[in-house]
Amino acid sequence: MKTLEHTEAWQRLWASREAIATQSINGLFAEDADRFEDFSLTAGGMLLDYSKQPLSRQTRERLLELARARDVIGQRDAMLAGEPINASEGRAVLHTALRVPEGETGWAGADIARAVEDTRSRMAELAEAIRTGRRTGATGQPIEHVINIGIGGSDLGPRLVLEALAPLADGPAVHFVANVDGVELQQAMAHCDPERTLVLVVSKSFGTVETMANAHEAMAWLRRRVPADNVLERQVMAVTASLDRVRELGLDPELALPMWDWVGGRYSLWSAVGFAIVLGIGPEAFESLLAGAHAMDRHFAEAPLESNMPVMLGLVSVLNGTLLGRRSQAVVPYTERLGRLSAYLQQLVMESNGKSVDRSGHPVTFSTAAAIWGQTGTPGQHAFFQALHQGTDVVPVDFIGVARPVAGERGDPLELTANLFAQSQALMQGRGDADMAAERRCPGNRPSNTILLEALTPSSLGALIALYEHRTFVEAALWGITAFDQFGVELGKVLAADLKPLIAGGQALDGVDGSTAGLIARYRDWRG
Ligand SMILES: O=P(O)(O)OC[C@H]1O[C@](O)(CO)[C@@H](O)[C@@H]1O
Repeated sequence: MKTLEHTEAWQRLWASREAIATQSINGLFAEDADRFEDFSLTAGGMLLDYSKQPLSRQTRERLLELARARDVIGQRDAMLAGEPINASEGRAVLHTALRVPEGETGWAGADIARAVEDTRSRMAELAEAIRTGRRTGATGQPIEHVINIGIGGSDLGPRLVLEALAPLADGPAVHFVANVDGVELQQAMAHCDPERTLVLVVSKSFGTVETMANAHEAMAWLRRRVPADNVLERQVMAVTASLDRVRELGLDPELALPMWDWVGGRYSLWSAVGFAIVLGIGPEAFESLLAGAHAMDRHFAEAPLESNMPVMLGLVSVLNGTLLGRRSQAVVPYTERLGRLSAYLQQLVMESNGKSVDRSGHPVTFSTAAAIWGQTGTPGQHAFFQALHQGTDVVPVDFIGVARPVAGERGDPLELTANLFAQSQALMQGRGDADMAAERRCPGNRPSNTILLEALTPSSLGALIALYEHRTFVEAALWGITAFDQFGVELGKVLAADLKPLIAGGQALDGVDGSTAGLIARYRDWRG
């Protein structure tokens, strides 16, 4: 297949780059009374409005031509069928198989469906035994707290989901520990009665230094504070794809929940990595989360390109980032419940697509993943929105709103929603009376998408996360890169291991670069 920049579709887009960049979005609305209907899509309990993008019908047709030229459909089908599309690691990519409903085989075949179903039932049974108090801690106390120890994909997904769905929490309180600085672990331990606490060690590799260090610490705490020989057996559980390494931590692999090498860490909340979710909100709510994601999978698998939400979102993102050079994207959910979303998407998008070689190992000649950042509205409006409205860089925004507030939650939904819609309107319309002082003018013509959820439920949350997963896939398919490895993260880990003895000991720093040697020397000095 030709590379992106050699496809005619891309060359046509490139030739009209200037015109697209200066395309008046207001003008597009003036010309077309049906623009909103034509440039919005509904799926999975969500509306995507992408009418405030610099897309004429012709530009959209060219983007769709690009999707066809890059065989996004063929690449999607290869992923769903379990082909080893993570070529650099020789692995299939099957997070979609984790959400196939019980009793169905799904796209990836019966063996995978069976393995997934077995693990899902085991998770549900175990969670119910813990939630109802049938399975207790080592001294017979019910489990009231869970400490989830994991980092990256073994932390962010379950954390996002449990924060978003906190009103549904009816199980043990879940505390998340990712950083190795000790702060989160200490806070968690301070909140938990050790006899009533389950420690979940979640790590696909079971070799991540931060997770293993925190696990050792938490286990030592349990051993110190719980007067029972079998405390680790009763109160520590592992979730991992590396069952053979579980024993090294002194745990029984038989008691571990499995995951598989065909699930990437940042795509794993749907697997046993989400066990904390099942404990916190129950198996039924977890099933609804999976069902929502599956509905989005079906939509991605079946909807024609032009009405396919992840495809349109991916095309718009590539238009802004790669064609128009808009190197960052803000994500602004108008609910504190989704306050973790931008951190989650940072890993999903930037660890997946922060790549500079294509699948043949050749350097790409265009920009790949844009930086993702954001905060909730309205607080973000009082922080960085000034730059969105009047800064020199154009930052495309994804606004996320929720139509129906969660039952029992206070707050002013009208105020919130008015602000959400006003911000996207202001970015597009700008303000620029000729007699207005320059500092007061807003240039406008700044693009945004709005994703409106009918309600924030397990199902719509599942669909929202799956939407961004597939958007990330579509971008990678267009660029021709592998979205499922993360070799860039390795180097720092190797160097940290090399530096540890140098920092700790007093030996000479020969061979260490000047800056790092200077930092180590000052650190040793101040540390005393
Ligand atoms: O689940 P593990 O193996 O501990 O890895 C944690 C995270 O570390 C990474 O490998 C690199 O940051 C992520 O991809 C992964 O989610």
